[in-house]
Amino acid sequence: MAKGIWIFAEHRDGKIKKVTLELLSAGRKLAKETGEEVSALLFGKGVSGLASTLAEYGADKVYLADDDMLAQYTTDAYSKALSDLIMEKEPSLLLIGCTVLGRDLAARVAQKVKTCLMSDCTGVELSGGQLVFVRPVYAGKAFVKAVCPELKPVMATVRPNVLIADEPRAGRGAEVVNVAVYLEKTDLRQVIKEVVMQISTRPELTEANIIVSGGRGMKGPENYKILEELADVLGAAVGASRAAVDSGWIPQSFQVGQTGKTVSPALYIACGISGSTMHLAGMSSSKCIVAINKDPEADIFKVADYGIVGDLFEVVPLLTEECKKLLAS
Ligand SMILES: Cc1cc2nc3c(=O)[nH]c(=O)nc-3n(C[C@H](O)[C@H](O)[C@H](O)COP(=O)(O)OP(=O)(O)OC[C@H]3O[C@@H](n4cnc5c(N)ncnc54)[C@H](O)[C@@H]3O)c2cc1C
Repeated sequence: MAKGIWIFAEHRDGKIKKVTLELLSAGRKLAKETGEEVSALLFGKGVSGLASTLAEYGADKVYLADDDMLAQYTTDAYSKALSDLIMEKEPSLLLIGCTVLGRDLAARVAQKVKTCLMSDCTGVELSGGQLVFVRPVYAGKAFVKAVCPELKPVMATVRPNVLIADEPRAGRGAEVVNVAVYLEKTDLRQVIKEVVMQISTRPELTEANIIVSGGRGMKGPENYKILEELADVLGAAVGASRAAVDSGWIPQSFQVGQTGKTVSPALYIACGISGSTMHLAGMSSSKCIVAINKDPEADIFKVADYGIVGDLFEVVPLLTEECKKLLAS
């Protein structure tokens, strides 16, 4: 019988990503009710040192797959290693962060192990003994609650920042189980030759607590500096609409929306963004939305908690100055 709650551990630059910690806490809450073990799946090369963090955040067991071929994420290597492990151990649930990597991996693994995938969830709960997944639909205008009663494991990707990570318990241990990896060079269709990192002191977009985002209303790439100034005062990440990206004002990695990143920060400040369905699909689960737009009829005001009707080139610098004063006092 399928048993065990699994969390795929995403990490970068020697640090476990926040979404993994959030999922471990969610896994622990479910385990209280089901009596199952919570296991973290740690894949990579030379990453065993991260097992202690996973234990402190709630993993009872860490499946460690340490292999040269897992040094960099590739769809082929990770999806094969993960599906082999699922078929051997038969967990009942597998949660993966709804990140760029997680979305890619989860779909491929679900197909390989022939199970269902609840994608882009904002909640996982147990109700009447059944796992229920909450998913936003129609760009966040409604939510569905879905169950997958037949297939195992049930797989789900969960948005970063929607669940809360519990405080770590220092010194909490976990059993580390080394996983044999059966990968041949012929299994891999891509080889990563080089990873070029963008250097930024700002938080990563999908993990940021505050995002200051700009759209076509920014009028040009040179004007993003007023958003960056506000972002730096608030410790925020900078985002963009696709219109700004397509205009070549800002790289695609900053795009929020259906074909960009999905974000759920505590505060999303939308500047010169009209609020198209495609943009809302990526940010409507933000806890507080502030819109700055000179058109009082703009759709963004329908989802905004606070709206400022005005010219962003006047409002944003004022906001930056006021925030500076507030934070200094
Ligand atoms: C398949 C597909 C996928 C897509 N995926 C995405 C996606 O992932 N993300 C995304 O964002 N879009 C996406 N889009 C595009 C989407 O449909 C919209 O075209 C886009 O979101 C519009 O961007 P915008 O709001 O910046 O621009 P606009 O709709 O042009 O809005 C600009 C806004 O700026 C305001 N403005 C102008 N000047 C000022 C000023 N000085 N002060 C204040 N306000 C001002 C205007 O009133 C207006 O409301 C997708 C489209 C398709 C077809």
